Amino acid sequence: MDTDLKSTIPVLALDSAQKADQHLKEFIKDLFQQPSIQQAVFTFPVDNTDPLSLLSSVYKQEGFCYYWEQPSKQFSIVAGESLIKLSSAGTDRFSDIQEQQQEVISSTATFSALSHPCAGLMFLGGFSFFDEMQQPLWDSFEAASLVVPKWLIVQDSEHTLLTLTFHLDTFDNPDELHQEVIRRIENVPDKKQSFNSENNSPRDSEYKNNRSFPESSPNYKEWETSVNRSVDFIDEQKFQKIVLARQISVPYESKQSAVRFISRLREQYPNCSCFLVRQDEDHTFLGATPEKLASFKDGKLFTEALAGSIQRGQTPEEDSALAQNLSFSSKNQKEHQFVVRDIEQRLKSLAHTVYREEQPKVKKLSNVQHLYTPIRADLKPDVNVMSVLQQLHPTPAVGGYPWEEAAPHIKEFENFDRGWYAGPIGWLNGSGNGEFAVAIRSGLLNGTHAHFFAGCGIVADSDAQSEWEETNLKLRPMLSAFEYD
Ligand SMILES: C=C(O[C@H]1C=CC=C(C(=O)O)[C@@H]1O)C(=O)O
Repeated sequence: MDTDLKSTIPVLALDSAQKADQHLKEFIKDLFQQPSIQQAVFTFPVDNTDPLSLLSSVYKQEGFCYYWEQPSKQFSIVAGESLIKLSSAGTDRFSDIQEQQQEVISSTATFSALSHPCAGLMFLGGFSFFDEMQQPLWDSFEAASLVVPKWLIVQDSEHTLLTLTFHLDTFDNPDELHQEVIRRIENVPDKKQSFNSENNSPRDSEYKNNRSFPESSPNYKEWETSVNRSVDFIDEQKFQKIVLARQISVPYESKQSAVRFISRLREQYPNCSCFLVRQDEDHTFLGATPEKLASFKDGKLFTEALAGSIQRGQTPEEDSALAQNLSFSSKNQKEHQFVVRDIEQRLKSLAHTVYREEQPKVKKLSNVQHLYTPIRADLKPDVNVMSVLQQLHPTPAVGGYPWEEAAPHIKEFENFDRGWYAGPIGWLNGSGNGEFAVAIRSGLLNGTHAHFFAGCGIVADSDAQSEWEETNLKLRPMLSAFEYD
């Protein structure tokens, strides 16, 4: 294998279109003389777009599409058409994906017209909550899957980049590939206008308190039994915390409503990571999550503990009184500290140093406020992204503490498959930078129904009725974004 070609990412200071094209032609010509190179990636600056307008036109087509947006950070990725799919299942799924990823990286050459952390190869996707998927509901989602798309547009506050990826063996000669690259650049859809759905106007945001909730799995009786039994297990010191979740299902018809749904969540949750992954026409997973699992930047890891919740107040005074209650609630502090301690513990083998603040802050979302502790670590040099995800997932914010003791009871108490709910979801570039969120506040559209998920942490002094209400609080925004259709 020619290591020179792999390791040299030509970052060009392009001063004219003609010179740029010359560089491109030479790069492509070289590619065809390197038998070990199987894929080529090309990144070019393009005009800015509204990611949701782009998503809405991609969503009309068939097959894989991906959307990730952090509105307050002005960061987004929209991608379509799967070129390479890495997938795995079972206890080794993270290391398996890591190996497959390395193979792709070492057989790919990259041309980038500017130096940017998101130029070049990108892997997009996620992981299920448990190592294996159980039920047909999640057909076409795998326990681990990362896709290299045929095209993607990534955008931050300064740049909009188009990245195209090709298998070389689909072209007979360099000229054919060159023409295809140029054709694709010229055909980038012009989507500057903000996504504007007529049905997107602000509504009286909450799923009305007086409306009855759709049927839940488990139902209230079953929930009460599970929470009470969990508290008994905690008293018996079987485990100290367990996160139990619910699934509610509502009928769903319109193909395009997924984009309007995301658009409403984006409006309501600008500080969250909004995401959508469509595997095929009948399977779309989407949501807006406040919880980061891990972001990676040049050997630094940024993660957080997010656990402990209370509703928002109707007035600023009531809101800060509730925030105070949350901060001084020993039940919520306990629930939160399991997460902080466990993350710190798990990072020990992976990082030189771990930093965090002493006291949790309060993170306010439009429907709920949470206790929140940001955590930063300097990773050891040989530690890769997948081993960090494997170590961190699932944190006790969505799993339990200790995890091994709590895990079988989640399966016992929840009569549905979590699928990708509460699993890691995100993106990664070829040099190991990227971000994965915890896919909570999420739902699955499977052609006939929308299934929404929400959970909450059960500790020694939890009460079934208030935990039920907390999950209602988390489900309401999704229902209200959805009922508009
Ligand atoms: C498991 C969920 O939330 C977690 C994240 C924040 C606060 C939580 C809580 O207070 O219970 C949960 O740990 C969910 O929203 O489905």
